[in-house]
Amino acid sequence: MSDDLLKQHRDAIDSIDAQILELINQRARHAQKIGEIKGGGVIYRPEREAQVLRRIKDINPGPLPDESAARLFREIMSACLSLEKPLSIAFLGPAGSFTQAAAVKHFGHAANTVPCASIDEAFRSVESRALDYVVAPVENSTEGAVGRTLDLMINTPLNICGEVVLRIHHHLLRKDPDAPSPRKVYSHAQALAQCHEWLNKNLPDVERVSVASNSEAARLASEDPTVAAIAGEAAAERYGLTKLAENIEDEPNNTTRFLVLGHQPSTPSGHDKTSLVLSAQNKPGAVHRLLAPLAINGVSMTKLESRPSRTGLWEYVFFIDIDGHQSEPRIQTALEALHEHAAFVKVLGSYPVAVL
Ligand SMILES: O=C(O)C(=O)C[C@]1(C(=O)O)C=C[C@@H](O)C=C1
Repeated sequence: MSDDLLKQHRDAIDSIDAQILELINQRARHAQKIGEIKGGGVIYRPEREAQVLRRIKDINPGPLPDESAARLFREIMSACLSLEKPLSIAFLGPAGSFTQAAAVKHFGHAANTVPCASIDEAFRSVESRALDYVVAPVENSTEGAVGRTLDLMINTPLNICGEVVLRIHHHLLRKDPDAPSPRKVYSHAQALAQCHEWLNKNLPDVERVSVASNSEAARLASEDPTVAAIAGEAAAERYGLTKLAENIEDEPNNTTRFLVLGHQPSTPSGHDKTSLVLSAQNKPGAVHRLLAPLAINGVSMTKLESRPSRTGLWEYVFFIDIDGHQSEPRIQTALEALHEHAAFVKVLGSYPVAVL
C-alpha cells in the first residue's frame, strides 16, 4: 500500500473518530437527562439495556461482527450509566475470578466490582444495600449446579434481574515455570472437577486442594513456588503466574451461567426468563401434579434442578426456569395454579435472556 493511500485512510479514521466522540457525548448527555428524570430512583434498567444491545445486533450492517458491535455498545452504555450513578457489584473474590469477568461482561468496565470473601458475603453486602448488585455463579455445563448460590436464593429478599453466560477456560499456573513437579494443585472444587480427566492423565500423583475460588488458588500459588493453581487468564495476569498448560478443561464447551441479583424487579424486555423455586408435598405423583400447570398454560420449562430442602430427610426443592416474564397472563395463570399445588413457591425474578 502506498504511503498516500495509508494517509488517506488514517485521515478518514481521525475525522470519523471525532464524529463518533461527539455522538457518544451527545448520547451521554441524554443519559444524564434520563438520570435527572429518574430523580434518584433505580438507575440500572436491565430490560432497556438488553433491548439496546439486541437492536444493535439487529441493525449492525457489518463488517464488524454482531458480537463485537454489541460489546462496544455495552461499554458505551456502561460509561453513560456511570454518569448517572456508578454501580458497585459484589462478586466472589479475590480479584481475577471468573465471577469478576462475568460482572464486567454484564455491566461493562465503568462499574466498580468489589471482591467478597464468599458468595454468602456477596449476597449480604447487597441485601444490606452496602453494594448495588451481586453476580453469582449458578450452574456449569460440565459440573452442574452451584449449590450454595441456589441455597442462598431460597431466603434472599433480592430479585434476579439478569444472567451472564461465560465460556470458561482453565490453565495450569505456576510462579516458577522451571520448578520441579508441584506438591499440590489448588483450585475451586468446581474447577478441579472440570479438569478431573486432565489431572488424572497429567498430574496423577499431585494432591488436589480445593480453596474458596480460582483467583484465591492463583494468589496462593503466587506466594508458594512449590504449588500450582488452576485458574483463568485474568487470575494468571493478576498474580504474575506462568501458564504451563492452557485450556485444560475436560469439556471444550465448558460454560458457566451467572445470575445478577438486586433489589428491583425488572419489567419485560421482550425476551425474558423467569426463575422459580418450589417444593412439592411429599406424596406420590406430587411432582407431576406440581408441574402440570406449566404445560397446561403453554409455558415451556427450560431448566429443572432439585436440591435437598434441608427441612426433612428426602424432601426436595425444585429450581425451575421458564420462558417468559411473570407479568404475562399465561404465566400469571400458571403461577396461581402452582401456588395451589405446591407446599412452597417463590418467584426468584424475571429477567432478560443474556444478549452477550
Ligand atoms: O434508558 C435509560 O434508562 C438510561 O438510563 C440510559 C441507559 C443507556 O445508556 O442507554 C443507561 C443505563 C440504563 O441501565 C439503561 C440505559
